[in-house]
Amino acid sequence: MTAQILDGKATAAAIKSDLTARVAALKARGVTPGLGTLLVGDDPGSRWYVNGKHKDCAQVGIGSIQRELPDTATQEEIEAVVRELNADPACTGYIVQLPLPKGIDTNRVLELMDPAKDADGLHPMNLGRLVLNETGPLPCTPQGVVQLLRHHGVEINGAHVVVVGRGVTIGRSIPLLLTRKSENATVTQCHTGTRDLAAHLKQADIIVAAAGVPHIVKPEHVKPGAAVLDVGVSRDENGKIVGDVHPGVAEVAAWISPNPGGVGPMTRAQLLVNVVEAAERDAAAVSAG
Ligand SMILES: Nc1nc2c(c(=O)[nH]1)N[C@@H](CN(C=O)c1ccc(C(=O)N[C@@H](CCC(=O)O)C(=O)O)cc1)CN2
Repeated sequence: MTAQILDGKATAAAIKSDLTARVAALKARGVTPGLGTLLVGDDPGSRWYVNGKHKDCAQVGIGSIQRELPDTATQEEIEAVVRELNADPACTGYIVQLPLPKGIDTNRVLELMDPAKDADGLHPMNLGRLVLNETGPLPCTPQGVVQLLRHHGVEINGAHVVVVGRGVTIGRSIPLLLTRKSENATVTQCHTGTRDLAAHLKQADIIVAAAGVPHIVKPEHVKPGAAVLDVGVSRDENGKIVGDVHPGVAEVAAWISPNPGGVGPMTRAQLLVNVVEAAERDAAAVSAG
């Protein structure tokens, strides 16, 4: 068996095309959505991600507000920019690019954000809304995973999903999304404390690998016909991405997400969705007077 590709680039392009029309409709009503970003430090990877987000904005007609601080920035300096973005009327939603430099209290920064402007869905209020099944911005990579499966018609309803990883930006919220009634999956969350990872993986109809451990999911771990999503990003000595999924898995699985080209582009697309939905909520509130 050679797995079919869960094509994140093509799916993200379809989402962006839909958003372009929605942004044009908002502009016709006098509302221009704007994405703000705060980059602290000069990590080349983080800079690449931030630049990519602004390129995406330009493609669909969303405005850009780019803020940067050196890696010597203090907690207070970072929080001052967060307050400015909270108050900036041109900024519909914004993100603080993670990770922040060592010594910075990331949770304190995220908690200071206006939850209505949290384009990443990582503010505690929005994570709480997700738990309560209320409307709000959804965490970008987890929702990207769900959309990638939906777009390709992979059966989620009743499926047994095994998630590897429990990090706050990805692993922690994937079970919350997939166990909603709309998705209806059964989820097992594995992590570094899991006793027999191989036995869990072998049971899975869908595997979401978000451990950040190169090739932790191997062909012998995968049930023939499963869907496997590779969310892990590690780098080899030449800077090339090495995912959590061994390339041999493509010979066993029915579906596989490439890495790069799978969940990464979906993360970027979902960020734009969150900004446009926030602008649509603002526009509806203005119309309602
Ligand atoms: N505030 C946030 N910080 C971080 C997030 C996040 O969602 N919010 N996630 C990651 C980085 N990230 C977005 O910020 C991100 C990662 C990867 C991609 C992507 O498109 N990757 C490409 C490959 C790129 C490459 O070759 O290096 C792909 O998978 O095809 C986009 C966004 C951590 N920080």
